[in-house]
Amino acid sequence: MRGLPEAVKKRIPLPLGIPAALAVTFLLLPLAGVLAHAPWSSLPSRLASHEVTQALTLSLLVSGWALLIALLLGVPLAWLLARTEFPGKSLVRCLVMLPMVLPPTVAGVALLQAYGRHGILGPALASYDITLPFSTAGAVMASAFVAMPFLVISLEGSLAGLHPRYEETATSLGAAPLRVFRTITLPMVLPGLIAGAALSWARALGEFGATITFAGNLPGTTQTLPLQVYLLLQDDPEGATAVSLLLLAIATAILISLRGSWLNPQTPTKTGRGRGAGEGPARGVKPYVRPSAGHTTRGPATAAHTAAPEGPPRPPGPAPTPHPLRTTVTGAVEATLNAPAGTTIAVVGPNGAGKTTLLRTLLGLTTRATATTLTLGTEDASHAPPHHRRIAWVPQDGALFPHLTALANTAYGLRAQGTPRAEAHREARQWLDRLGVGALAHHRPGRLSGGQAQRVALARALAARPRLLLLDEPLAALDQSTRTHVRHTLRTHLADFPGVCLLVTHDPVEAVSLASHVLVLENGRTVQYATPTDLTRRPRSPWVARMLGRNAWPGRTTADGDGTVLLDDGARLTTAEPPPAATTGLAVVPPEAVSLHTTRPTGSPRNIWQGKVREITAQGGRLRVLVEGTDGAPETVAEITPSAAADLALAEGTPVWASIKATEAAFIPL
Ligand SMILES: Nc1ncnc2c1ncn2[C@@H]1O[C@H](COP(=O)(O)OP(=O)(O)OP(=O)(O)O)[C@@H](O)[C@H]1O
Repeated sequence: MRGLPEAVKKRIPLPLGIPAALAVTFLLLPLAGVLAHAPWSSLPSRLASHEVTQALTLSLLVSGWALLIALLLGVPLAWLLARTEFPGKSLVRCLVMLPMVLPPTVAGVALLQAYGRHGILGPALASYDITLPFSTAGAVMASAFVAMPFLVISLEGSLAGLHPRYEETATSLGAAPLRVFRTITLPMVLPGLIAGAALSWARALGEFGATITFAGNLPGTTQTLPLQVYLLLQDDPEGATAVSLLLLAIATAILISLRGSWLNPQTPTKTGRGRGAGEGPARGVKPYVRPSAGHTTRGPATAAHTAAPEGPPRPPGPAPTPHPLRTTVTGAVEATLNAPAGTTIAVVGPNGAGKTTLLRTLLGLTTRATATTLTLGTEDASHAPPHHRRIAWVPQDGALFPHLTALANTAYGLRAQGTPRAEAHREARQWLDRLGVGALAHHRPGRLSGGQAQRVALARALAARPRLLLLDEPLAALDQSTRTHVRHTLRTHLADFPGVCLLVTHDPVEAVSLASHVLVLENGRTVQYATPTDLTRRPRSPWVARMLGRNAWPGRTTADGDGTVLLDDGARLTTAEPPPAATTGLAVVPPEAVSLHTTRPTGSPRNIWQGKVREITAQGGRLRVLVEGTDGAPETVAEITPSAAADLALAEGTPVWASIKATEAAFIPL
């Protein structure tokens, strides 16, 4: 009961406790009976007898072969069931489970009808002098038939629980499918595979009904231990109990070994806050960011300067070749990017906008959209398989391989691309040092903090010498202070990256501070592709404007071109610089340009709306006040000082007047 809260440990409700105790007794009594009636004094001689050792040897042989068949056929089947979609998949899964629910004698009859002398394949087999019924091979088949489902089901469960991002990340680092299976999939599902294999073997060892029906009870040929028990029971009950005790001991040994630590599921990483369907930290648009937050335009000039504080001056490995990116993506996502080497592009957009689909399309991991053109450097990679694209992907939680050390994780891409082990490790070590996590080289991901894991994930991606780097919300899973550190590390190392970097983010600070361009996606379409400065000055959708913390109201200018905008909400907004007449667009007002008053203001502001305070939140040293408009006035965000808020005695529900000078309101035609 380890791990349960104290209160739960102590209280066992009687209505549950009594039937549970009865269940335990029900299971225990027969076992106690075997122990009580076992012929202990003659046990050694009975178990050492020729008949028993012969049956035991045969049992081990038959169950061993059955396990081998189950492994050879069952592992690929489990993988297909867990990882692929094909017609009739549910039917195949039912078929796999059928032997588990079928009475074993029926399974034996079915085997006879398939492989017996008059069965479907019998005559064909007979023409090759192969007779399966009443042979050791038949006993193996009968055991494999009933035992394989245990392996398939256990392994399929483990594979289904293994998030594909580990395998996909390995692919993006250059590993071919077989290598991914051998180095990532298998080690990560090993506990499930071992458990399935052990159960499968135990089932084969205990198989009786199908064997006796299909293979008979021939001493030395098909008479395994369970069959011997059955035979002995008629003439020598003590002997049957002795052999039963042996089978019981074997089954118990298997169970005890299954309780070993290798049966416990792997702990991926401390930061294993993986994002499957619907998982992931709550996201939302961050409040206002000052447009003056500044952004980094990468390039040779800034690279040397920004790389200086950390690590050696140049990244390890040969001198990098610049890799510009040219791509057009169509389908579920439509985007065209033509970016010189050294560009970092932030990909932003509301939930479901298609950001992840865009990354997966470039990686070649989805068919929902296609990169109709994808040129990396001078090479056309539009039709290259994912592991040949040299596009490194860092998923949101880093997806470090939990069974490998930080060093082996970092060397993974180089090894997959054929670099000898010692050289790959030396280079990986340099990357880890460069990212300030060299001391953790021999730690497994489970022992790394969130920030450390992100650095290792970045080292692993960069060490693979990618031509395009895809970062999916690299800072989202980190707390505020770690985020600042890792952001700094990212900025430093992106400066040296010789390709293009696409960085998905929901955080406007990340977008404007790390990227030289921002791609805005909405409903799978590109809404804007601009520099952060342009984006802040001229947001082209209400979502972008709000992401940047601005008030944005869709509307249309009046026909007489006097600078009046009729907002869709019904209010009128006057702008100082008259926009084109009769044009649809977006009226944008920074929240610091909105003044709040408790009485109707007089004087210059030409836009005055009435409303009441709905929410007050802190933003840096200032307060953001959300005002719900009344009488058709739009919802407005104002940013004011705490002392101004105190002077006005603002609280939720306080009626206020919001005023905006015409000079502060801009109209962006769309
Ligand atoms: N495998 C899929 N099959 C069909 N539709 C999908 C699949 N994956 C995603 N979608 C849909 O495609 C759209 C874009 O999804 P995507 O995951 O690319 O958005 P996103 O911008 O990354 O969203 P988020 O910010 O929530 O991660 C959504 O409407 C989503 O429901």
